[in-house]
Amino acid sequence: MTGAAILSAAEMRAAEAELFATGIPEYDVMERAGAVAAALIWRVGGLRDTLVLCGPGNNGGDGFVIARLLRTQGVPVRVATTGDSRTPSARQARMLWDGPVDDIGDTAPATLLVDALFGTGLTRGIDDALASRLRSLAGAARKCFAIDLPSGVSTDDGALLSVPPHYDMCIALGALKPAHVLAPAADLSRQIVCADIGIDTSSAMTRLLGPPILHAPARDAHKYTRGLVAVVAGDMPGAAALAACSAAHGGAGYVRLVTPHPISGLPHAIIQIADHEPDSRNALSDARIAALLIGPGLGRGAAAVARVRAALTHGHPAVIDADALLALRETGFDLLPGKAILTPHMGEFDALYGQVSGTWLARAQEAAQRSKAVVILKGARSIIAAPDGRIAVSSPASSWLSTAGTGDVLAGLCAARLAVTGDPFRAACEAVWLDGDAARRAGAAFVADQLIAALPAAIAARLSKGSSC
Ligand SMILES: NC(=O)C1=CN([C@@H]2O[C@H](COP(=O)(O)OP(=O)(O)OC[C@H]3O[C@@H](n4cnc5c(N)ncnc54)[C@H](O)[C@@H]3O)[C@@H](O)[C@H]2O)[C@H](O)CC1
Ligand SMILES: [K+]
Repeated sequence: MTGAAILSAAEMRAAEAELFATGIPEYDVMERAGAVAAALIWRVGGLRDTLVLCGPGNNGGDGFVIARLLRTQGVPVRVATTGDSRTPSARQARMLWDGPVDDIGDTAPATLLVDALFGTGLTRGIDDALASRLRSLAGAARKCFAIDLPSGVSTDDGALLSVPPHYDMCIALGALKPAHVLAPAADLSRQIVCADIGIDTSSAMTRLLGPPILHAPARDAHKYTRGLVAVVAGDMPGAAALAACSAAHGGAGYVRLVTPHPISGLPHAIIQIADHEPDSRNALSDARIAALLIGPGLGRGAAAVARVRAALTHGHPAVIDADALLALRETGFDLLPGKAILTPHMGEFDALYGQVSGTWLARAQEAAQRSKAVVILKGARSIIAAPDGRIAVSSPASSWLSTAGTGDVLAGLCAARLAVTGDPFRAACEAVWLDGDAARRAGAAFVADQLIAALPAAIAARLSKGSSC
């Protein structure tokens, strides 16, 4: 899996401990963290007067290092604290600071504000007086930087434990944390930069969704080796038609639409098979089907449940979307094939899995394990979870995606990528990335059909160097 590592507070502590176990002193890591952060602040802020707020723990220690290093560059820096420094490394960093230390309650504002109050060690909301002081100093500054995390957010789920200010830049130390990618905390910072401080994150199972590497069809490819997608339509044919078009433009070699009603206006390349005809059963039993999609426009009730049951009996790799997800409540997860992608939005997620506790990352993970399928929890930032523990979180997608039919487009795209790759997690990651990139290319106020039209360019942009078009 590519993409920046995302570590929880406990995983971060374990990774730090591994680094210390190699013989690197704890304080050296704080010096590294402070040096990378100071360099970033210097690049943006230059010589402008700077106030560094230092808390009692190691986040505050980072602040003292930053203050000292900025001062050596000639920056007029002041430090203000909440009181004593409580960790050995923070005390050492404080000892090396030879400038004045103000009380945060009565310090004057500055042009640049550096928030090194609390990081991953925050256990509860900071008290109202301190939170409001932080907001007023941030409000008076021209630019604000958060060290590791905005003070007052919950590291592991991105919740706001008190009301933090907004930041121009958040400098994540060592790795991203869930609060850097999950709303509302992730929305507090205009820019989030991850600073390498020597922590080994190679085994991280949770990552930011990175750009995929795609391949053009092989020279000897034909429509079946490219991937045959069968889309099962239902009561509302328009949704299935969108999904089928999306699958066709998403890289599938052949798209069949199995439908109770003929659908007009579809590209001729999409082959319709009326499902009351004798050969419709053959259409789904065809061993060449590389991915089956059911859900868009399926409808509800007993007939829909029966349709899902019948479609899944063939064991083809499958994408289950929309109404088919609700049908799964009746059928249970045992019906799912070994390779499956489920694409619930929050409402469908709750309806399908009921009350699952924990952070959104943990909930998506539990859902994937319970259903033994890859789950895409759709949202402004989608979470893609695999039963083996891998999780990818997408960057925020265009808010113009909040229009009718875009869910059908994503489902069709998932089916295409599943047919092409045969790997549900990879397919889901590719689909979410391409969907987000196509939305960016489609610009403002697009409709779902235009999103589909933007898919070929999104795919072309990710083709590996050796791929020919
Ligand atoms: N990631 C790394 O490898 C490195 C991280 N560094 C920095 O260290 C912090 C984590 O430090 P830690 O000491 O564990 O926690 P904090 O500084 O965030 O704060 C703990 C401190 O605050 C007290 N506290 C907790 N909650 C509250 C509250 N609501 N109100 C008041 N006080 C509170 C708690 O009792 C502790 O005293 C990480 O984010 C990085 O910035 C290293 O410097 C470099 C390596
Ligand atoms: K902070």
